[in-house]
Parts: sequence; structure tokens; C-alpha cells
Amino acid sequence: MDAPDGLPFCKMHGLGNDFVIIDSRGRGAVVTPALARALGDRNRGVGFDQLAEIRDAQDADFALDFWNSDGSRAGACGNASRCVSDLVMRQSGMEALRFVTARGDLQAVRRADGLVSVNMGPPQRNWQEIPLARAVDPLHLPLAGDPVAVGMGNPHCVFFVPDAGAVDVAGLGAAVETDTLFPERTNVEFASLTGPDHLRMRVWERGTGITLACGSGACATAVAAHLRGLTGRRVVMDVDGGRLEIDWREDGVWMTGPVAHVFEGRLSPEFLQALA
Ligand SMILES: N[C@@H](CCC[C@H](N)C(=O)O)C(=O)O
Repeated sequence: MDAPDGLPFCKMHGLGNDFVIIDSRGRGAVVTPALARALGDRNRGVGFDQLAEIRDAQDADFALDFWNSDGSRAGACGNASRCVSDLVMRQSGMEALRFVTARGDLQAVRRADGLVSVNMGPPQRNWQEIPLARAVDPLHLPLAGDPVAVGMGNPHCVFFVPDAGAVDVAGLGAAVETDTLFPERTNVEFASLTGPDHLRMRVWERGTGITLACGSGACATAVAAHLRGLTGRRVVMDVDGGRLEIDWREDGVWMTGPVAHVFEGRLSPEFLQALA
């Protein structure tokens, strides 16, 4: 990559789910799997749960691509969608916008209390869309613990457990991520009902590992909880990094929560050259 002055980026997080954001509008995409892996290294790079690249879009305010820290692509990332939406709203003065991701058109709005809401789209509920490797009932997967599979533009496997705080998320998450039932691997959530329409959730993210929050995972968990008859369509979800509100409406699953701007920086020409 020819970038004699380096490459600007910014760091944001949503409930501790942290992102490096590269704005490639006006010049074309620059992120490669090698750049994502190098940048995602918390010792030799910047470190992130996901890398989000903003690109130009023809019929929307912008387009968004997501990368995991192992260099793989993520089809959806709810918290990064909220962070980038906040960034673009601040730059443009808009309070509502439309953007395009791998799964299609999504919307974001700033609520009166300042929190950012994103419509993550309708959940994917049939086995081909999630995707699963074979025709099984996504509401009762043939795995120990009787989990639910839900797609939110990326695959999720949700376990309902008595106490999410007591689960070995690293051990079980890593094993389920690569189970042959999930041809594209999966994100793994462990959730407990802690009150009426109130859930506690911990997550193992595909391609990244344990994170403090996962927006698409929170949406998938809320959908699974409602389909299992545990909650209504609106829930409060406590994750390790804070609290999200999820509302499964006619037009899709809306997720609302805080975002934080951390710093702006520039990747050095030496860092970029080492990848060439
Ligand atoms: N942190 C994200 C989801 C991350 C995507 C995931 N690791 C994947 O590969 O699908 C969120 O906030 O949704």
C-alpha cells in the first residue's frame, strides 16, 4: 500500500467491544486479511475485537465491511455498526442514516437520550440461511445443552443456562465455534434469565474469542429467548461490558446502547510496508 504519510484510523468501543475504524471513502478499500491480522495483534499492532472499514456506497450514506482479529470476515457487527454510525452522524450532522453491509441495508438513529440504535434486520431462522451443515431444527440443535441457532447476518449458537457467570466460556465457546454443525463456524452465547424480560449474556466470538459484548449476539440471544417462550420481544441485556436494549420489531431487531470514542491515530509507513 502506497501511504507515505501513514494510514489514519480511529479507535472506538461499544460496551468494551472494541474496534479500529478505517475510513476508505473516496479512495477505495485498503483492508486485507494480512492487515487485519497484523493490526488486530494487541502487542504488535493496535488490537481490536473487529476492524471496520467504511466505504463509499451508491444508494446509502456509506458501506461497511467487518474483519475479525484472526483476519476472517464477519458478515455483521452490531456494536461496530453503532460506533461508525455515531462517527458519521457527528461528521455529517445527520441524526438518522442508512448503510450497507454484507447482509443488506441497515438503519441507525440517535435517540433523544444520545444512545445510538441500529436496526440489525430480521433474524435468519432457517438452517440454510444461518447456515447449518444439515437440516435440523434451529430451535433445538442436536448438541449437548440444547442450544438455539439464529443468524443475524452472521451465525450464533445460544445456550440458555442457569448462571451465565459460572460458564467456562473459553473452553465451551472454542469447542462449539468449530463444531461440524456450523460450516462457517459460529459465535457462541451463554445466557440466563435474570428477571422478567431481562437477560445476562456472555459471549465467545468467532474469529476473536471472549469479548465484553457482542451486538449481533445480543440480538440473536433476544430472538432465541423469545422463540423459546422465555421473554417478550423487548428485553434488557446485561453483558460483561454494560447494558443493551433489544427490541424485535416488525422491520427487524433494533439494538440500542452507548458508544465511546477512544483515540485517533495513524499507522506508520513502516508498519504498512512490513505487510507488503
Ligand atoms: N462484535 C460483533 C460481532 C462480531 C462478529 C463475529 N466475530 C463474527 O465473526 O461473526 C457485534 O457487536 O455484533
